[in-house]
Amino acid sequence: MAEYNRVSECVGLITLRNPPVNALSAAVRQGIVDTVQRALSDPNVKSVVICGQNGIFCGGADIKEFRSNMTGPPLIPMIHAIESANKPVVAAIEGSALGGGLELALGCHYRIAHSKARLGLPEVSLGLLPAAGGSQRLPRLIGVPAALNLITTGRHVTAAEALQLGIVDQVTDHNTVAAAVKFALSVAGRSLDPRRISTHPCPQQPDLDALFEEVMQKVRQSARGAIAPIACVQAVRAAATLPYAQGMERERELMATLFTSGQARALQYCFFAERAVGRWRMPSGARWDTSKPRPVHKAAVIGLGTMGRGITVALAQTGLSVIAVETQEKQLMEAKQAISGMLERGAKGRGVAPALDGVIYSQNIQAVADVDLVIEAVFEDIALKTKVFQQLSAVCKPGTLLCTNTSALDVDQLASETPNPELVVGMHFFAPAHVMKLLEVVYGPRSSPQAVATAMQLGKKMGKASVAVGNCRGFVGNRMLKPYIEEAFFLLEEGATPELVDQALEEFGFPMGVFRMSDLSGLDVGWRVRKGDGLVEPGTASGRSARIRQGRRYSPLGDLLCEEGRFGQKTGRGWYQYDKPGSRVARFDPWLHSFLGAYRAQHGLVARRIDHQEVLERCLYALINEGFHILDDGIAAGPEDIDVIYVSGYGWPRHRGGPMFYANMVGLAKVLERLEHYQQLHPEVPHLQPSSLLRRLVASGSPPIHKWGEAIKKLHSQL
Ligand SMILES: CCC/C=C/C(=O)SCCNC(=O)CCNC(=O)[C@H](O)C(C)(C)COP(=O)([O-])OP(=O)([O-])OC[C@H]1O[C@@H](n2cnc3c(N)ncnc32)[C@H](O)[C@@H]1OP(=O)([O-])[O-]
Repeated sequence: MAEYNRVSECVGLITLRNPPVNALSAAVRQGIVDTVQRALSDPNVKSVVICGQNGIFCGGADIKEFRSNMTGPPLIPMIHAIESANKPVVAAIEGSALGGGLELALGCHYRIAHSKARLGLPEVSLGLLPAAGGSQRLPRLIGVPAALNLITTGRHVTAAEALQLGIVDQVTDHNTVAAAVKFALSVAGRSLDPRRISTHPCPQQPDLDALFEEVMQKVRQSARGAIAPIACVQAVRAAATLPYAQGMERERELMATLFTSGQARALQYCFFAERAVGRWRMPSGARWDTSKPRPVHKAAVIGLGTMGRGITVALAQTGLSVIAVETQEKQLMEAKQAISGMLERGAKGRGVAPALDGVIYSQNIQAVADVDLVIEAVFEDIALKTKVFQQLSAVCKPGTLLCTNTSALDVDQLASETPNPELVVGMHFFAPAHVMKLLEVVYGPRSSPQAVATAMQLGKKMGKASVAVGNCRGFVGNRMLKPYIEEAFFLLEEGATPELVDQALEEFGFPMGVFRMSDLSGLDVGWRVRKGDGLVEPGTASGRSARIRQGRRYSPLGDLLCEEGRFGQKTGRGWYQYDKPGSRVARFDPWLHSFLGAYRAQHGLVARRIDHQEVLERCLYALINEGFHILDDGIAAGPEDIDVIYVSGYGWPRHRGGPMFYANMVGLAKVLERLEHYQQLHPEVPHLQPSSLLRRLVASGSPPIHKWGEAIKKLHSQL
């Protein structure tokens, strides 16, 4: 797991070998301990180089080991042995040096990086802190402010930034190992005392208390309840104020708390879930590893409203050539200007040239004749989309993949209107499409595995968390959102306020509660959908019957606000009031509160006291319950798919792992018991009726989440 060679006569070369990322597993750590010992005791060796095989230095500790009984030599003494060696040790960094990988490099006396390498301490994103001395060495090397930034955000820096910060000593465009060996030869015999970072004091920093107070405040705000960023600040504070040995003790204590926390489990689950969703499978048995994507060189976007513009930018930024079609000349010109602006701003942020020439604008749908893939992003209207699909089928070359960007329409119905339904899939982007991470790739019963594979690969190229899901009303994300929003409306009827509901959800970790979110996205969006579903009636009806529609409890509160022209931020009034239309600061609105009072009186409802716990249980368990229905229906292949959708597209706090992981943490029996409790109180609310899958999982002993897939298969085979 670590190979040893002597090169250039007197350099000991240690190569970490643990594909794919040379993670520091027990075997690798043992290999490092043995090979370092060998190099140091070999009188012919004057200096040592440590590198990783296959162009990657080291992806850090082996995250898979965290959940088992850890064996093998621990990292801290291993790194100390390197730092205190009496021969220079040089890290040759190619690819990535992350987490424990960078901590290992910080224990070396010198660091040489390839220009394309990335370095960072991303432990915070796994609910941990750099606890192999990283929180103590980095501030000593680059100063407290820069170390705080890197450690609390976990961001990766380029080799150029690492050089500027002083993390690496040299950057090369050529063979990194060769450069490191040459460097190692040049420093052989030099005094190593100044190169042992742990012996340095932290660089002086004026007004240290004020700095830490300011950073802690910022971190608390952005952490939304996550504990690791706060522990990271505390660890760096120890580096800045305590001698090294005491700082290490503090690092150890803080890590001990984090390591066994539920948040660390949730964040590490997210890490693996994000990778697991790439290994998609369909109920037909088609899978990621047996379905070959088609090459896509040229793509088209039809309809350049908000979504179409964002999608065009996301495609162009991958280097594809894109035909952007909008039939109205004025809209086309406006879209061109907006897209160019977005491309320029994006390129500036990434320090590259904008891909302006990659987009060709046209008013004519014939322009897409030779593209490999089209994404239709016209208005959300099935008749209009059907017409566009029929035109596309007539215009495009054979085999062109036809994708629809829709948040709710029936992908299968659209596919059935085309001569080649196997070429049709849904691509549900989230606004703004060039920024938001999530993409639901929606397959119908006739979508070919190749079409799904192509859309998934394109999503990955665009940097999206792409999740393949089955076709149903609202797909996964919006289908689960419906009961969540409905419960929030019911809570208002029963005595809650928008402020109370939002506060409970924001304290849980959502960036915005349901009502602030509704004001941001526009109340009219849901109103239009409910009208389409025949649920909206004039607001004069009163009594219980006005609140039962299509045989189930219904709250017309959102409709009544829309009838008043209160569409949210864009009209300056919604569930809250705003200084002016378009402004973002939500304020308490006395009108809304007297409206709620009058509404309750009109419908004979008596307000009662509702606490945060009830808000969380009713909103979140209703959403989770729908998630179980989705798993039972085979719309999502596993809980990871649902969780990635919620964490990357719906603001579910990452440190809580996603709704299905959260249910697993709370305990399935408890979720079931609370749903049954609320169902008894509200028998006219079908979404509180526990899903039969949840019941069956509880009856089978509530298996842990990584065993749900197996359990569901077994339960289905028994039906
Ligand atoms: C205790 C003292 C304190 C130290 C703490 C730490 O170091 S905490 C660690 C701090 N380090 C980090 O947080 C770095 C985490 N890693 C990364 O950020 C990226 O993997 C990458 C940038 C290294 C490579 O990106 P890329 O797009 O080229 O590749 P990819 O991302 O698709 O991964 C390929 C495969 O490798 C797997 N795997 C990856 N890393 C680890 C690991 N450390 N362990 C185990 N497995 C790991 C990954 O699951 C996947 O497996 P699959 O699905 O094929 O079975």
